[in-house]
Amino acid sequence: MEKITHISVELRDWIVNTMKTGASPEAIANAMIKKGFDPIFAYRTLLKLVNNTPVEVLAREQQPYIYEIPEIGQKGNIIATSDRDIKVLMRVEKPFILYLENLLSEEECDELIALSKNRLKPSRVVDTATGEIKTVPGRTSSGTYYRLSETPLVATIEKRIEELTNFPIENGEGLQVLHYKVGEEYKPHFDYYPASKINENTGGQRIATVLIYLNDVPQGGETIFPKAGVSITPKKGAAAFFHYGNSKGQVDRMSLHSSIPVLKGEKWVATKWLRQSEILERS
Ligand SMILES: O=C(O)CCC(=O)C(=O)O
Ligand SMILES: [Fe+2]
Repeated sequence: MEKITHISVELRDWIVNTMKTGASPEAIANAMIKKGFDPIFAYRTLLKLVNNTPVEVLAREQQPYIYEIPEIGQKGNIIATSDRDIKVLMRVEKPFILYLENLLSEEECDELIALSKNRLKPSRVVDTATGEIKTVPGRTSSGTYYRLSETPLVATIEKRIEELTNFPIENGEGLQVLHYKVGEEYKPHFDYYPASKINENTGGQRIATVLIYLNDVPQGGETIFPKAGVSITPKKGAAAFFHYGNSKGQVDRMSLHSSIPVLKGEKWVATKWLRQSEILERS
């Protein structure tokens, strides 16, 4: 894992206060190294603080995201679940993305589309700045949500995602199915919530997404990650897993993504958003 080479205002103030209580700089440096700080950086910083020399601090939002490989990323190229093997087709490190083949069978895709067809509503989004849920012109698709294990197929998909990712079913939001017609798109956005909207009772932050493609799209409709220059072509039954939240509470701005307009045919996807912890209160 990459070592940390910057400190926040909060950490600097904490170090200064802790030294005032008589703690040795060496003990503090060792604690920092244990937490993942670069040893030379930790000692230099401590030395500066002991000598009252100013140290550079980064605001929380400016700190580089520390990548932590999620468990799914440590399972190799063929991931066994109780009813199928799922192959990794592509892996991107920053942001962390896995493109997976065969998450759903063709029949399961068709069944989920058929189930969803007569319950579509215009899609709404979470405003990353305010946390408000609203309809916006940038998201022209329509969609529907399922309660946890609402149908046997939904329950099967949830169990499979749990086995694949090691995220417990309870950390998952209800499955969302989206439909895009020609010209419809989902403008660049982050899936995570603004810090002010994170609630422990609803599982904390969203930290990963499983995006399942339910049909082959003849032209357009790719999911793109513009900061990384990655474009994922929809393939029936395949899924993109992406991970953008770490154990330090940071979120990865490289995970910005969009669904570009469908040019020919239509596009169906199912999205499973995964939270840090169990969702205790469900709406
Ligand atoms: O349809 C896509 O490719 C992207 C969907 C998406 O970003 C989402 O549901 O959060
Ligand atoms: Fe998204």
